[in-house]
Amino acid sequence: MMLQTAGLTKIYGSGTGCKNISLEIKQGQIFGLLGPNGAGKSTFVKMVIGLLNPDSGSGTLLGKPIGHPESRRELGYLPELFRFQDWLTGEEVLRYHAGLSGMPYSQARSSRMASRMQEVLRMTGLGNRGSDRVRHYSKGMQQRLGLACALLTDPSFIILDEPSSALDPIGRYEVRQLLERLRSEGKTVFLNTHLLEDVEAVCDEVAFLHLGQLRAVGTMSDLLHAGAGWEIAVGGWQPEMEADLTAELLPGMSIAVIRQEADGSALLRVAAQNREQIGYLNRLLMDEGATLYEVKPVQERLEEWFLSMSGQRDAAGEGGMRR
Ligand SMILES: Nc1ncnc2c1ncn2[C@@H]1O[C@H](COP(=O)(O)OP(=O)(O)OP(=O)(O)O)[C@@H](O)[C@H]1O
Repeated sequence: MMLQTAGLTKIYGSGTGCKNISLEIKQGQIFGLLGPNGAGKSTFVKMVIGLLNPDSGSGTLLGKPIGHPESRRELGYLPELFRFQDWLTGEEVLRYHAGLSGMPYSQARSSRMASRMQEVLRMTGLGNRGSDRVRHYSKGMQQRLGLACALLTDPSFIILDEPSSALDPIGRYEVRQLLERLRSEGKTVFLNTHLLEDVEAVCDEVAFLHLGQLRAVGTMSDLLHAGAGWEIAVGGWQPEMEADLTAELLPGMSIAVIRQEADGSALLRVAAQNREQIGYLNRLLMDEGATLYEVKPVQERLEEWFLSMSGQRDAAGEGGMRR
């Protein structure tokens, strides 16, 4: 296990923060941490990297207690709010970060480090800009430089707090490709982001924080399918069958007719807890004299899931944001 936390808690004076977070992140995963503004995501990340002492709970990173110098050596971190010394060049910022990582001065100045610097500049799309001063970088280029700093020491665990917030769509696409490349090299990436399309595209597992608490954790398909339904196409459908079937449904099941054609075919939307309940419904349909044509699971979109987990789905549906 790359990262393991047990009951990690930090409560600020205001009573907010994050409470009792227990997570496990496997090696070689891209793990996404989701949640609305103020949910406690950055607080959790700061505890994991040792910037904030937990009030209670514990965690291990690469088998060492979080915050331990040994575990920090294997950690790359891009903070949400990045600012660099704008009088330095990109290469000088990288060299400075090499020094900050604790490596000896001679190693930070070595030709090996110089070629690693060029490699991370290339990986982040800054290949020909390393000798320019940061003050001449756009915001997106500064974020790319932050990513280069996070990757410089070739860490095995990379925490990226909103890595694409300043990037245009091409930049976001490039970052997604970079994350996939890191995963293919066996690195573990912890992604803290509001960009749901990024999460949907690359994350193997996600966790959802709300009001400082862990509300859900799992693979994308598990989370998106829980609470979703099935679309069932049938033939020989009669309008009275809806009431007959509803009377026979098991707890947790519901049925609604989406479309009905003159030739007796119909499309039903069915909520069910598991596949066995769909099998049960098939028997009911046969008893009624209808024929099952097709059963298709309907997966919830991540955005819908995010809104429902945040208690915002109704407000969004009405075209407004809840305060
Ligand atoms: N240093 C602090 N002192 C007091 N309260 C804080 C401090 N840092 C964060 N908080 C509060 O803790 C809660 C969680 O904040 P945090 O920054 O961890 O959320 P987040 O999920 O990262 O939010 P965002 O998505 O907006 O970055 C918020 O209510 C915030 O106001």
